[in-house]
Amino acid sequence: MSQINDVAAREVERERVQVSVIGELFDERLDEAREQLARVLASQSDGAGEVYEREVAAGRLAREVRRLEGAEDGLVFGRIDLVDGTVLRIGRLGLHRDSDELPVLVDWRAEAARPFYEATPVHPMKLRRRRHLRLSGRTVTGVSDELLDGSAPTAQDVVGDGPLTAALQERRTGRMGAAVATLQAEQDAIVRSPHRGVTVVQGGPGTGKTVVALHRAAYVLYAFPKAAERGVLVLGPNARFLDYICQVLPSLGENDVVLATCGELAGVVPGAVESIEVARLKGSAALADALADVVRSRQAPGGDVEVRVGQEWIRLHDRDVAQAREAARTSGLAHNRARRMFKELLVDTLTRELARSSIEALERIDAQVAQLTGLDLDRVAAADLRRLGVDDAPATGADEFDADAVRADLLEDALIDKTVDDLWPRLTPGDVVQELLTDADALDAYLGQFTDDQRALLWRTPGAPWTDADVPLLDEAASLVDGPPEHVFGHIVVDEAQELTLMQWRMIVRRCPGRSMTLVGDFAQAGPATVARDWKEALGPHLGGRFDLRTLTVGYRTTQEILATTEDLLARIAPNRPAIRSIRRGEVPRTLAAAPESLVATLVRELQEQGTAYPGELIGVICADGRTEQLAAAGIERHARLVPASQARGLEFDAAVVVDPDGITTARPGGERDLYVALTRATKRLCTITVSPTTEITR
Ligand SMILES: Nc1ncnc2c1ncn2[C@@H]1O[C@H](COP(=O)(O)OP(=O)(O)OP(=O)(O)O)[C@@H](O)[C@H]1O
Repeated sequence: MSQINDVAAREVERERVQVSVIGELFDERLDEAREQLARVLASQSDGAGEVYEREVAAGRLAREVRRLEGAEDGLVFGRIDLVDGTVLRIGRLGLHRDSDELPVLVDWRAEAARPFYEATPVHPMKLRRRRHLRLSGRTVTGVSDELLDGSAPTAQDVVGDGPLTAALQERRTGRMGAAVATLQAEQDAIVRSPHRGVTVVQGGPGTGKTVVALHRAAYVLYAFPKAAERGVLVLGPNARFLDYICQVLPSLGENDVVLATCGELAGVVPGAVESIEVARLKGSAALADALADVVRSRQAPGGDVEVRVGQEWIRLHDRDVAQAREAARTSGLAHNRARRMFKELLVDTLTRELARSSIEALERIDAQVAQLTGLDLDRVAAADLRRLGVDDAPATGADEFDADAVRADLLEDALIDKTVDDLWPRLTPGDVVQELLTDADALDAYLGQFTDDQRALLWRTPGAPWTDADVPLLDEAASLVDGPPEHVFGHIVVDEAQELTLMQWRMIVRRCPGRSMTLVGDFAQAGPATVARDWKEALGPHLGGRFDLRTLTVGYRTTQEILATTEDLLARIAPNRPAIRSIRRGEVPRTLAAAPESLVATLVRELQEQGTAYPGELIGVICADGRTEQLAAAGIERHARLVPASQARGLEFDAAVVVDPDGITTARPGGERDLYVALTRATKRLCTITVSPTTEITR
């Protein structure tokens, strides 16, 4: 035993020396970046060009400083020894010295680091040994080795508990940490996949879908420069979830990834909630067609048009207006942009009409003069010109009409603009959505496939605040009236992707012209607004079958004991889903019963007892949304994180107390799936408190 300890201590000491060398190089790089930034900020710049260049340089350097600072913690975590004797150290970023052939530190995303994650004794990938380093700050505190080539351990090998076990035993902090040191082979294969299109990752709760999604985002930034240039977006279901994951990418040295919810993406702050039935209806793709119909209905609906030009009224024929309308519609431009084209075509027609009427008027005058005086005015004018020595033919009415000048005047004419406004009004996204949803006739006309009851549900009071389900409708309307979103991304990661409605998918796909996405989720955890039952149904309308589907099978969060208690529930909500294999063991979950009036006391006692027995652990209390207020008022948040079941997706705690499971099940449609989510949040202990008026409290 002491011999093993001696070997370990000696190897730790050796690694300390190497890690401190790497640390020195890291400090040099950080100091250099900070100094350069300070120099650029202090420099004087003359003229707009120089100011711009200075700002660009300062931005780049500030990003570099943040990248280095973010990766400092746990900078080095691994080492691989190849059978040919080459040694590479793996870390959160790469470090090179010009004088050395091999990198001092290999970025975990580099191809050279792949064997660190994927080598197995069956496929050793030319490795003899894989070593994990445990660090406290910059000091190496432990090493553990795996021998992969079948060779026997030598006096330099420290074969012991894997680092994954240590990582999983750590207390939860309420914020997810990077798993870069312990990514498992099936996860790494997805993170590092060369597939640039859409990758879908499915798997039960705790199989590391979020871990994979976030590390994939970091990998894309590293390995796909074109996508990285356009930026990466991580989309999550709500602000609570984004807060939970917000530290992972900065700790991988990536600070420029945008984290957002759908509402943030569309720039809309919902001010009201609505029923699940309404949210579901609004998620249907039929709404996209209906909104497009509303916009079309505002584009020169038909009939002749009288236009006032100066003191004259000019009649434009239905067919001319229709021609302008069709040309503008088929231009591929969004409504407000196509308005200009429509106006120009209309003005062209008007100009022609004016030319024609002015020629007619002149000819009429000529004819009247000839009738009254017997003079042919054109001939008289020609004779006058010849006398004056001017040979040119006299101007006809058509020559006198300056079409370009008239056209330019008409384009600026306020009355014409007013006419165009009536025919092709400028629209806002809000106008379009309101027009559909606040007008029963519009609902009847454009959503004929819905029942009367469904249309009645969709009707909203004019001016009522927007809801979550309105966000993708507003976004759809924005794309119809103003065109595609200005800000698009090179790669989009969607977590809890099973939650998205068809309308939400449309808003995401719109922002990813390259169709490069990582989508992770689990339909057994789908919320009530989800109507699709699998990826084909959810993605088919937008991506066809063009996605690479991967499945994660190993659970890293929920213990085997907890998963066992959810088997019946899972069989009901997802009959064909194979159970996942968890690598965690723990206590058998407990159930308490409380009468309604003693629920709070039972819960507080349970939390106090857990707090005493396991100080410092993070406990989550999960209840039906409608019960949150009661529990918050009782001061539950002094002991635990209080989470409404609708917002528990993706979160994780050391221990979970699920309050009134029946209440969660019946609170909203698909409540059994909410309960499944709630029961699978704990890494160590689960306690369920049932509420029943007739049950005596049992302990
Ligand atoms: N390779 C790994 N190394 C260390 N920890 C890991 C690894 N993979 C997953 N975990 C941990 O397992 C837990 C569950 O991971 P994660 O949240 O990514 O699962 P999930 O599949 O997204 O879960 P859910 O379906 O509930 O959203 C997290 O604490 C995560 O850090």
